[in-house]
Amino acid sequence: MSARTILVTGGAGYVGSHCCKAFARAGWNVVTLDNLSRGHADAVKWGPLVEGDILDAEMLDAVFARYKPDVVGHFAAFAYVGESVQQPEIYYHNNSIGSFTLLDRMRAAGVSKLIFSSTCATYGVPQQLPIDEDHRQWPVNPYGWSKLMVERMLSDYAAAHGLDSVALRYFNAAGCDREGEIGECHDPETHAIPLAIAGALSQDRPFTVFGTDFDTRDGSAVRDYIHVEDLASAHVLAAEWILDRRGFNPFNLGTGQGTTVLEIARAVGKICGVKRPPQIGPRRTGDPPVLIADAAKAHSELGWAPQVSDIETIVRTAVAWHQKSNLVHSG
Ligand SMILES: NC(=O)c1ccc[n+]([C@@H]2O[C@H](COP(=O)([O-])OP(=O)(O)OC[C@H]3O[C@@H](n4cnc5c(N)ncnc54)[C@H](O)[C@@H]3O)[C@@H](O)[C@H]2O)c1
Ligand SMILES: O=c1ccn([C@@H]2O[C@H](COP(=O)(O)OP(=O)(O)O[C@H]3O[C@H](CO)[C@H](O)[C@H](O)[C@H]3O)[C@@H](O)[C@H]2O)c(=O)[nH]1
Repeated sequence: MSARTILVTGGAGYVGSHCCKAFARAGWNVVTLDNLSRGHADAVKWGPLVEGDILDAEMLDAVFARYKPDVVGHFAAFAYVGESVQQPEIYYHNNSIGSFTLLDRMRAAGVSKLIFSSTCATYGVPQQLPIDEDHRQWPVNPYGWSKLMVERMLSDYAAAHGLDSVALRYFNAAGCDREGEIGECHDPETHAIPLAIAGALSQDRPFTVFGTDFDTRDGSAVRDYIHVEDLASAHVLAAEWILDRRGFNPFNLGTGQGTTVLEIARAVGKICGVKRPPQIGPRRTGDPPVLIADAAKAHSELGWAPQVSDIETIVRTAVAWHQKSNLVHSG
């Protein structure tokens, strides 16, 4: 059988580029479609880069005609919660209407399988823990709503048009490629682990813990950090799974284990060999105290299990990437 082809929207970004590598390793042909608004051309190493926007229907038609993908992996989106509160219009336009455009052109081209990057932000404030896929979805910011709207479209398109999909609801994506080929390069960076590393390794960017008055074991917020390589392996399994499955299928991706922000700061200090305590600041608006996944469904249906999501591996790979990318940028 000839190799399958996956079209990866957002493949020049953090999670998308790691998934491109995993698909290539698993024998898939990989084509990246990215407008480079927030991604990096040098992260596209496992197949061609088509520079284009998912809002451009004509370009999508040409890409589907040329590459005839078996599956679309849809990562392209804006993903800053704070920005989405300030500028909801760009989130509904890029994330919701962009995804609508993609689905519309997939239908026209007869491409009927899609893997979607969803998020635990679609659940909003947890009603119970751990969070399983049947948990109420009621986001608390426009980013989460812009993604939930896409899940709704996927569910309706599966029922009406036979467009079959998997929505992978990531908890906190973290860590970098263990071989150091790609990593996390957000600008601005808002995520806890890269900021804790920057704070440990440079005097002038101290890391601030947002709130130590939560009802948690040390007062700081708890998150379920999942290594980006474990996310990538789940995408490969999901793409193979959906080839002969029907409907709309959501799955949580997390470890089921929580880590506090102070524990992250300590792990970073230990791995960097630096003893600089973090600063303590007020809570960040809208942050839930605890988010932990119940990923039993991905385990049982996809046969997925995290392999490298212990905090030490997550932080060690992120530190290695930070050091490598700083060397490149300063030299
Ligand atoms: N990073 C996380 O912790 C996390 C958690 C849950 C869900 N997600 C989701 O995973 C996906 C990837 O996140 P990431 O952290 O890798 O983000 P990222 O910003 O690193 O990557 C997104 C990529 O999409 C591209 N893009 C954006 N809009 C586009 C458009 N209109 N057309 C073409 N390309 C476009 C950007 O240039 C970028 O390369 C997103 O859909 C995000 O919502 C991320
Ligand atoms: O400088 C910082 C940055 C973060 N944090 C804390 O660290 C934890 C993790 O914060 P991140 O910003 O790394 O990630 P979030 O938990 O806010 O993640 C949310 O936003 C992401 C989008 O980038 C994903 O969509 C994810 O699913 C969604 O839960 C939070 O308690 C946050 O308050 C700090 O204490 N200091």
